[in-house]
Amino acid sequence: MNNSSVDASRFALVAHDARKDEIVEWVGLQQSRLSGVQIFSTGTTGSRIIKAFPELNVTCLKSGPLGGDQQIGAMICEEKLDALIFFVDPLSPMPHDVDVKALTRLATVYNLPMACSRSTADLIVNGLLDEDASTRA
Ligand SMILES: O=C(CO)COP(=O)(O)O
Repeated sequence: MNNSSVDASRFALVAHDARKDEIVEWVGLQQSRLSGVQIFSTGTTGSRIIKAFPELNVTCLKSGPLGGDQQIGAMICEEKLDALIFFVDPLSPMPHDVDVKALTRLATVYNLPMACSRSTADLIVNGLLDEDASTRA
């Protein structure tokens, strides 16, 4: 994995509906640092980010309930991601809850930096900027 700088990183950005405004706002706050990052998003989250920040490098996958979470999980297994920023809605039942659990489980299995909140997302961005901060293989 290439964790040497945030410019070379590949981030997955995902948010449930209740938190999509929040992830778009967070991307806005981190926009300059994310400008060199290759971003992969589930369909609706990615569309929202592209609409707000067309200059960012965003690849849209399937929508989460239609398999987007599993596509991101496959990227984690193949070590094609450096971080997962996943703003989960902990207050609503999800029809694809098994996919959500599988995704966060794989991030843990592969020791992938994962953030489910703004504060930890900031820490990941800050940590990946610091070459010496990474302890991943
Ligand atoms: O459901 C999601 C993650 O579990 C997000 O999917 P969308 O970005 O397509 O809404």
